[in-house]
Amino acid sequence: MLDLRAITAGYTRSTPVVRDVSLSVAPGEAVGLLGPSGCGKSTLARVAALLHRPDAGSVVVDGEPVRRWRHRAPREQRTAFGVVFQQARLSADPRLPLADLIAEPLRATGRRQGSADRVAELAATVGLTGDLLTRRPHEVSDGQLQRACLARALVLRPRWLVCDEMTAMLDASTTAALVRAVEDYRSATGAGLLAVGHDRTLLDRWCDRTVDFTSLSTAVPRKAADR
Ligand SMILES: Nc1ncnc2c1ncn2[C@@H]1O[C@H](COP(=O)(O)OP(=O)(O)OP(=O)(O)O)[C@@H](O)[C@H]1O
Repeated sequence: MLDLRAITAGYTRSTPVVRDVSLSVAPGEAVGLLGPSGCGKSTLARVAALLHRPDAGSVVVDGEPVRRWRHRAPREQRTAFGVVFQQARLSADPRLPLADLIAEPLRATGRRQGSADRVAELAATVGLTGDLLTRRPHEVSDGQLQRACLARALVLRPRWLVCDEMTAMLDASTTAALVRAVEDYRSATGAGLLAVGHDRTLLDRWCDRTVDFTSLSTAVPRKAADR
């Protein structure tokens, strides 16, 4: 279970962007998270993926409370997550050919053995041909780079996937291919998914349930509290 309990988080203590929000994702479940722009979906997704420390509340992953965040989180917890962001170019090292970009988490965790086979297998899963694997990010399209970023997110076989607007910049056929790759991975492994997006039709089709960010908070609305 991925359990977010009464999370308050943001960028300054005095004005949190996420206030008292709770959300659970069961193993194997796909949950879509919708909400207006700027409401705090990405911030909550980053908390869920252990990339942003909340100011209050707790995150419990497979029964283990999270006590440390980002690079300080224990490797076992950190590597339980695969994360894909909207803007592939911001999350890809421009110096790395796509094959190395996909293999990055294997290198970072000292699991180089068999990495070429794993990269080839994942490239096929996400629909990247061999000629693209030797190119650097500036030599491929946004859709091709996002395919590589999804392959990178899957390379350590995470139990949880967090896809934050993964397909927002992409055309319909690339969107369909990436969603299919995520679903193939989930049906093979039983991984759970938190998918953040704007497109209710896509999320309803993709996920077991879709929740509205604004319905998740038990905090008193700020205007009423300030009165
Ligand atoms: N690094 C940051 N520093 C300061 N404020 C930030 C930072 N990142 C986001 N914010 C602010 O936090 C609020 C919530 O942002 P967040 O990205 O979580 O919203 P969102 O619901 O994902 O929006 P969108 O749908 O537009 O991506 C916004 O007001 C945003 O300006």
